[in-house]
Formats: sequence, C-alpha cells, structure tokens
Amino acid sequence: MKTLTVYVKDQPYPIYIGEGLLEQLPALLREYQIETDRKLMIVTDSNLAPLYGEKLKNRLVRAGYATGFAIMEAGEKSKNLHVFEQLVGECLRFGLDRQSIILALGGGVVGDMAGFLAASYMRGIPFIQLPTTLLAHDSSVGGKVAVNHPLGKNYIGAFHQPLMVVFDVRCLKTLPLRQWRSGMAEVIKHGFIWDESFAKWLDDHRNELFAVDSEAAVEAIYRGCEIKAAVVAQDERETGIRAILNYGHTIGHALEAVSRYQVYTHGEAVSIGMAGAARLSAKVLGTGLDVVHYTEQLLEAFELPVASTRSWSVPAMLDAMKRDKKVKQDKYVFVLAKALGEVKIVSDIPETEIRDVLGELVPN
Ligand SMILES: NC(=O)c1ccc[n+]([C@@H]2O[C@H](COP(=O)([O-])OP(=O)(O)OC[C@H]3O[C@@H](n4cnc5c(N)ncnc54)[C@H](O)[C@@H]3O)[C@@H](O)[C@H]2O)c1
Ligand SMILES: O=C(O)C(=O)C[C@@H](O)[C@H](O)[C@H](O)COP(=O)(O)O
Ligand SMILES: [Zn+2]
Repeated sequence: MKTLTVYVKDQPYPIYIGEGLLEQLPALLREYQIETDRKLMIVTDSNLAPLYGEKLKNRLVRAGYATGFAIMEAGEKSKNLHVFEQLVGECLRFGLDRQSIILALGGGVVGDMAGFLAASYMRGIPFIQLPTTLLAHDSSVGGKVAVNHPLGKNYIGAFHQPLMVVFDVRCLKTLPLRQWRSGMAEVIKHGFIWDESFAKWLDDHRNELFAVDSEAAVEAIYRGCEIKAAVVAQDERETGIRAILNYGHTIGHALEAVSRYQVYTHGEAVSIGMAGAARLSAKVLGTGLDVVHYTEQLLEAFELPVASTRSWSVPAMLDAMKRDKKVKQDKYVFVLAKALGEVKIVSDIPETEIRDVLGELVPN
C-alpha cells in the first residue's frame, strides 16, 4: 500500500492506494476513531452496487456499523439536481444525522454527486472517497464536488474535502477498457501540467498500464495524486494556480455540454481539449510544434481522441466556453502549455484564435 497526505487548511487527509483496501475499510475506520455509533451511507451506482457495493455494505454491517445503501443510475446523465434530491430523500429516510458519514463508492460521477450531497446535507457532513475508476484518482482528491446543469458542467457545487481517500486498485480489474483509457487522459494531464518525466514514464509503461498491472497502476495513480495534492495544497479554492488542473477542460467541458453528456466520456472530452489547448498554445504563446506533436502522439498512444469525428456548432461551443468558470470580465481564460510539463494561465485569449483551433478540431 502507498500513502500520501493532502495538506489542506482545515484537516489534512490521507490517500491510501493499494490492493484489497475495501476489505480493510472497517479496520481503517476504527483507526480513525470512527466508532460504530456513527451511521454510514454508501452512495454508489447501478453498475457498482452488485460488483462491490453489496459486499461492502455487508462487511460494514458485520463490523457493527448501521449502513444505508443508495444507488444512482450509472453515468454522467445522472449527475444532476433531480437525482441529488432523490439521494437526499434516501439519507433522510435512513436517518442520517450530522455525525453520519457518506461513503462515495464509484467513479467521478458518484464521487462528485456523493461529495456534493455530503457538502449540503444538513449543511455539511463528512464523507469518504472510495474511487473505483482510474479517472477518480483525480476526482476523489481536492474537494471539488458538484452536479451538472443543462447549460454546463459542475455549475452547482461546493468545495468539501473528504476525510480520506481509499483507492482499492483491485476494482480496476473490472473497469471497461473505454473507461480505463478515459482515466488515462487525466493521468496524462498531470504529466503535461507538472512533470514531463511522468508523461514520458507513462509512455514507457504503456503495456503494463494497458494490462492493468497492479504495480504500474499504483505508481501512475500515486504520482497523479501527488501532483494534484501539491497543486491543491497551494490553492484549495482555485483563486490562482489550481486552475492549471483545468488544462484541456475549457474545450472539453464545452464538448460535453453541447453533446448533452452523451457522446464523450469526461476523459475523452479532456483529451480533445488538451490537443486543442496545445494548438492554441502554439498560436498564442509561440510554443514549439514539438509540444503539439508530442501531446497528440501520447494521447493517441493511449487510444484517446485528439479531434472530434462528429461536428458541433462552433458558436454553441463558444457560448459554452463563455460560461467557463475561469472566465473573467467576459474574457476567455485558458490554461496553455509553455513546454511539456509546464503550463500557464492566460487571460483574454482572442476569440479568432479559439475559432481557428475549433475549426481544426471539429469537422463542419
Ligand atoms: N471533482 C473533481 O476534481 C473531478 C476531477 C475529474 C473528473 N471529475 C468528474 O468525474 C466524472 C467522470 O468520472 P468517471 O470517468 O470515473 O466516470 P463514472 O463515474 O461515470 O464511471 C464510468 C463508468 O464506469 C463504471 N465503473 C466505475 N468503476 C467501475 C469498476 N471498477 N468496474 C466496472 N465498472 C465501473 C461506472 O458505473 C460508469 O458506468 C465527470 O463527471 C467529471 O466531471 C471530477
Ligand atoms: O480539481 C480541479 O481543480 C480540476 O480542475 C480537476 C478537473 O479534472 C475536474 O474535471 C474538475 O471537476 C473541473 O472543475 P471545474 O471547476 O472546471 O468544474
Ligand atoms: Zn477533469
């Protein structure tokens, strides 16, 4: 097992990464003085409930915890206020109180939803992240929790840090290949924004990573979490540097919104977004074309898209980007690459440059 700490202001918390950790959860709870007088509520999705949820619930009940079980329909389309309200109802009916703890068992959709539920239920109760997708190495760390609005991603949310993150990498064995690749996009993002040598390491360990070799997976997840934790520790609420974690997301979130969350996974949209951000960096910052080429090459090596095969309205995408959370005084703000492993937040990007890049990424 590997461990690291996220140094946020109120309460630093641990991330545990290893095999079989869900089996050790009751012991970990006891280690954290979480006694059996506290109710637990597992929030999970319809795919994960039969795979891991029911076993986890039985294990916790056997350990003496009163444990509720709330299941949302799997997929991004469920990350909305309607489902949120249903989950609040389940918590109330189960009798969760302010001492209770929510357990988010799933990928980023469950993590964001259950985290937002914890942030707002009775004005805030604790929660624990139990990530089950590769992508969730990103979503389970840093305390951004939210649901979507039809006009865009994560518009209704909060910053609410978990008590701990327990990543049982055995869960990754059942993850569909498409979701594995999707998660790789955020792992690669951590290399692109912070550490060129990590990006190269991923490139060199492609075969082990595709084979979901535990050692390689733990290493990739650990380094991805370490980079994310380093950024979050400097700027928990995104007043500055944290925005670099949004590399590829301005275009990525726009693609997700115009396609009504039904065409791309989050990682696929971010992958196209990073290819776009690299191209925009060349135009706006004069970044070398080698960066653009390497960006595309690495993403494609992991079978991720670097352009859209479907056409979307450029004005609709620009509209979505105008509502991006990084926008200041109605001006587009992008995270751009200066070099591999080094990015910069750039304000006031001319719309013509963005239009040009969208023209290259999206067929008309
Ligand atoms: N809060 C953050 O900082 C942050 C960071 C990155 C992404 N996100 C959010 O995360 C979401 C995407 O998360 P995701 O890619 O994990 O998607 P997801 O949660 O929808 O999971 C993908 C699919 O895989 C299934 N699945 C999950 N784990 C499985 C397993 N071990 N075995 C078999 N099937 C499994 C799920 O049921 C789902 O169908 C997006 O909403 C995105 O906005 C948030
Ligand atoms: O943690 C962050 O900060 C990130 O930007 C990580 C992103 O990968 C993630 O998709 C996040 O949810 C996007 O945040 P948003 O503020 O643009 O909704
Ligand atoms: Zn993301």
